[in-house]
Amino acid sequence: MTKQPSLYAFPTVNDLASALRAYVIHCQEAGLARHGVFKVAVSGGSLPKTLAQALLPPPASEADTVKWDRWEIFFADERAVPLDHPDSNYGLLKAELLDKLPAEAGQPTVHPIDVEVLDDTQELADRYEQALVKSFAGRDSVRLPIFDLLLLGCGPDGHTCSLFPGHELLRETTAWVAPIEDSPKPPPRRVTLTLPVVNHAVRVAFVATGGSKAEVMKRIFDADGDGLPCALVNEGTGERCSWFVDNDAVVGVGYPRRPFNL
Ligand SMILES: O=C(O)[C@H](O)[C@@H](O)[C@H](O)[C@H](O)COP(=O)(O)O
Repeated sequence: MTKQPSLYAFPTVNDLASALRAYVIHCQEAGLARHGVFKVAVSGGSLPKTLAQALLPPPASEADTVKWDRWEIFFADERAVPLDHPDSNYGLLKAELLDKLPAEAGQPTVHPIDVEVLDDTQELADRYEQALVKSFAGRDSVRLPIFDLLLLGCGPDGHTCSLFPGHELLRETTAWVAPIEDSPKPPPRRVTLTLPVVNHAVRVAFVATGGSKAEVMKRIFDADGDGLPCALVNEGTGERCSWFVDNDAVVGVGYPRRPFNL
């Protein structure tokens, strides 16, 4: 049982946000102890808003401090659009979170995609991979980068990052970052971390809220996962994976919830 992902369910998104903060800070401290920085990748969708709710409130104590100036933020997936485009995940994170950081908090290092090559998604993915190589070089054997934490969403179809059910990208074994030109969720042209990179992270946290997630949560947790991308991450990461959900997202899900503690 201990090798299974943890499912933490909360009555409200507010409760979820408090627990998520404690979890992220725990991962931050582990990353800082390991190598002096905290390397994290984030998704788009509803996640940046929840993350802001979790991380923007002032610290309740020294131990509750988000050390923004030690954070290195990457994007788990990104759309091939300019950074100020309404579809940009960078733009979303900036609007929801980065622009709201108090000046005295210190600023994180953020790694957006290289918008010089938006017309060529393979080149866009290659350049993002190079940014990862540069950042992770010297720390790992660099066969695969080891993120301290990935903060991911789960689509109603079971996708995560821009890894979609049944897509050939799920079979990628060597690339760290891959292009996709036919994303079923618009916009179609994107880049994404690959499954081996996701599964190699020290910790992975999914955040899923709302009743629209309940059907897919049953398939991920109670059935055999149906090969859904989120289920493949559960299988690949086991106890390193935690799900932060509200009760609406797990109506009818039989998989045991854990009481939240670190
Ligand atoms: O760029 C994207 O499209 C997102 O990164 C995507 O992978 C998202 O995380 C899921 O679709 C869940 O989105 P919601 O949290 O909005 O349901």
